[in-house]
Amino acid sequence: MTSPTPITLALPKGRIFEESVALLAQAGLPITLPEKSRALQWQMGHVTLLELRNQDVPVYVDLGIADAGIVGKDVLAESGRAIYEPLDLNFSHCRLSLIREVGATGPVQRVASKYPRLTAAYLLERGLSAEIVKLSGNIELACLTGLSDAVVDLVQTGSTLRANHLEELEVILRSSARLVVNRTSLKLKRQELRPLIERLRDLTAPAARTDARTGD
Ligand SMILES: Nc1ncnc2c1ncn2[C@@H]1O[C@H](COP(=O)(O)OP(=O)(O)OP(=O)(O)O)[C@@H](O)[C@H]1O
Ligand SMILES: O=P(O)(O)OC[C@H]1O[C@H](OP(=O)(O)OP(=O)(O)O)[C@H](O)[C@@H]1O
Repeated sequence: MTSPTPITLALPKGRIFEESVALLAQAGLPITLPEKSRALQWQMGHVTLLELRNQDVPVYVDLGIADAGIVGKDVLAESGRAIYEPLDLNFSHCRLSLIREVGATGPVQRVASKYPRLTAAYLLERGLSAEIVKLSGNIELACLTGLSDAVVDLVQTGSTLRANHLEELEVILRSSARLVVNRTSLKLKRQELRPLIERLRDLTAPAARTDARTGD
């Protein structure tokens, strides 16, 4: 039997990391959650795992440093990179929305966001001209402090909005974790990557996820 072709996977640190490792292990890769350390990459069997910031995952996969990766659709869309995205992995569901203080009136003149490209596309589509301010975190604070009169940010349960007297005015994009694959790797390492994609497809189909949750 020939040994498996080595593959490199890009995973984002943060809330997507653990579930990604668990899913990839379930799909048959010889990986486990790494022990906490300052290491940035791990070799596990034929798999090398790279731990990156979310927005760097599309860059590593697009440039072929990683053969495949997992990243939120929000970050992938913001990257503007046309990467092959064969699968919706059906976790980390959230939405990117336009948010204002409850009852805010008056024109939107300045919008703060971690997603300036998606915000610009949204404003253009709506025929609105507003200044966009790029921020890096706790975006909702921009509205609360008067830095901007609206923000474009992620909403999941809505608890951050409720706790800060904010409301979601319009959903711009629905997001979930996606598998992304480098097109050249898919050709050169198809024996390794094609079966992996198919196993992940089976594991993450909506029916499979429902069964996993209910235990049925
Ligand atoms: N509250 C949420 N509920 C579910 N999914 C979320 C939520 N917030 C973000 N996500 C999804 O998980 C991805 C990673 O979020 P995470 O909070 O780990 O990133 P971050 O730490 O804000 O990113 P950065 O690397 O820019 O610091 C997001 O891109 C989005 O797709
Ligand atoms: O609707 P909710 O369930 O409250 O989730 C939404 C919040 O989750 C994310 O923030 P995160 O905790 O990742 O912090 P960040 O703002 O630093 O990215 C997002 O930016 C919202 O603030």
